[in-house]
Amino acid sequence: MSTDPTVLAEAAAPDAERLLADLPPTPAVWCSGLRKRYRKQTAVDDVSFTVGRGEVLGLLGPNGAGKTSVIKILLGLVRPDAGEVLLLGRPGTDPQARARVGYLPELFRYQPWLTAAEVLALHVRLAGAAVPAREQRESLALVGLTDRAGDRVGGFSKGMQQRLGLAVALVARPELVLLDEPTSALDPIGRADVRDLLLSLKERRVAVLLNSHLIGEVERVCDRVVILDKGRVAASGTLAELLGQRELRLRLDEVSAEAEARLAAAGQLTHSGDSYTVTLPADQSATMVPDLVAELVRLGVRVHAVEPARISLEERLLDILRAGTGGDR
Ligand SMILES: Nc1ncnc2c1ncn2[C@@H]1O[C@H](COP(=O)(O)OP(=O)(O)OP(=O)(O)O)[C@@H](O)[C@H]1O
Repeated sequence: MSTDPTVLAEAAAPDAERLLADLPPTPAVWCSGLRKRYRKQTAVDDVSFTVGRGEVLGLLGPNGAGKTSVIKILLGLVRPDAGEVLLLGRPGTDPQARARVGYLPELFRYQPWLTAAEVLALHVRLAGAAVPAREQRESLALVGLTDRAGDRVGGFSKGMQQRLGLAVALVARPELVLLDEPTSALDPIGRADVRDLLLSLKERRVAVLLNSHLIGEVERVCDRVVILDKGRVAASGTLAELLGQRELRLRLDEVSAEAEARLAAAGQLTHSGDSYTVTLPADQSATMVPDLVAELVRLGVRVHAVEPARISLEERLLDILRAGTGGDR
């Protein structure tokens, strides 16, 4: 057997490749310990999270929470004071990673003298991608701009510019897209189009990081959510984890002390007049509600109404932000 190191290295290479191929894919986004201060202003304070391949992650938080700053740090547009970023398994600054990332900025303005088709062609060249003209036209069709392809963008409405921005973010076949408020200027139909677009990206296993104040939209399309407040991660998790608690709203009378104790044993209880609300735990069993109702009836309670309700993401977000520590930003 040869002891020549180059021969050994060559023999080991296929094994190493096989080992690497067997490893789970690196996340689309991995960031750890991100920090950014602007003078006395802390914009981002020890932020860490990941976005899996094909996952849609919603970044939520009030104005000034640090969402855009985080997105810009991920893209290398803002230099963090601390922290590390990997995009698609490579350092965020690596051009090979950046070429596979699409980005829709929150605020942008394209060269007003170019047509929509020219803007798209320019960005294809900037990305160094070989996207045939037919596919570029398809990207414009995807955002409903087929009829405006030859028009100069200087004459576009805000919503049309945002649609074009989306086409630019998607045209070079990215594996990861970062969308900073993609629907802020869109009409309800445009918002629904973007929702469908996000779902089709998810089907194609494209990872998406979505910053949006439209919480209903985030709730419909996102697999996971990171909530930022004052630059820090205030909460994160899947929608099931964040919204796991259900409320049970009941209208009851003739509630004895024993029946009230039974209600309180089911979960946190509040009541006003004949309306009772029980916040049920996330790990409740499937028969918990019928069992509770049967027992209330056995205890002589008259049950007028039983209405299970899931806490909305908006309610949950407000709870988390109100429970925050407060203080100056
Ligand atoms: N270039 C900058 N110079 C100085 N301060 C900045 C700069 N960019 C951001 N900040 C500050 O950092 C904080 C976070 O801003 P950022 O834009 O990241 O928040 P956001 O969550 O995206 O807000 P919004 O929802 O309003 O877009 C704010 O207090 C903002 O004033």
